[in-house]
Amino acid sequence: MSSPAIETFPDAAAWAEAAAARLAEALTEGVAAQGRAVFAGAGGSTPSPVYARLAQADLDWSKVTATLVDERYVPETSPDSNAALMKRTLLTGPAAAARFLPLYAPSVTVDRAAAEASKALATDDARLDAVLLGMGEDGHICSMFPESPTLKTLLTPNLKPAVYGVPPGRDGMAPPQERLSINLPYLISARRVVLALTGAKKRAVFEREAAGDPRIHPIAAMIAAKVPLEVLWTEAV
Ligand SMILES: O=C(O)C(O)[C@@H](O)[C@H](O)[C@H](O)COP(=O)(O)O
Repeated sequence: MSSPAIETFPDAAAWAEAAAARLAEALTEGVAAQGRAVFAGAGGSTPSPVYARLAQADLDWSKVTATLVDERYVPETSPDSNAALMKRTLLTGPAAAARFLPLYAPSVTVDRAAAEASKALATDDARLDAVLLGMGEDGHICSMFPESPTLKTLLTPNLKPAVYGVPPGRDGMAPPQERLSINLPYLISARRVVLALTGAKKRAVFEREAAGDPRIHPIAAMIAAKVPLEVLWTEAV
């Protein structure tokens, strides 16, 4: 299976602009085809400039549901909340008209919250139209962490699209706290998936991960499962 080409952009502005334009296009296509569209985005530091541009996109945001590809199991009042990040950076300006669907819920367990999020997403639309992913320097995307007991389940391609609870890593391994994550089938059935990368280190990690075992390396799993993946990179961090 061949890895998608890494598209290189001269600076952070051109990179963020291109990522936002592709995501906006996929949402517009979704609205045209289904009357509604679903966007799912990552947390972390990489997406903010993309969200800032996507928020200004000229599309019918009232027909868009925005959700997360993963979340820390914390309420929105926490500085670690991806929901709070997305509300602050994406759901402003024209994009404020979108509906937000959280993965976090104050349930008895993270697995129960994951089941509730799966149900809520499935009633909306099982298909994600536009997905923005980041990647950690350990090669994780969403909350698909190396050594995690949930990794193999999250990477199983022939399950139903679903959200899973992810336990904290043992012995100092990531993640430091409980998380929720969408699984690979959500990415396989997506209309368009943009992986936004910055810096020489992440480029090298991507190249290494793309050649890994798809059962335990999320990037290799996406390639093997033919996720409609576009990799946008810029040197500037
Ligand atoms: O909430 C999160 O942490 C994520 O969604 C995660 O998968 C993120 O995309 C990577 O950890 C990269 O994070 P950076 O963009 O901060 O390097």
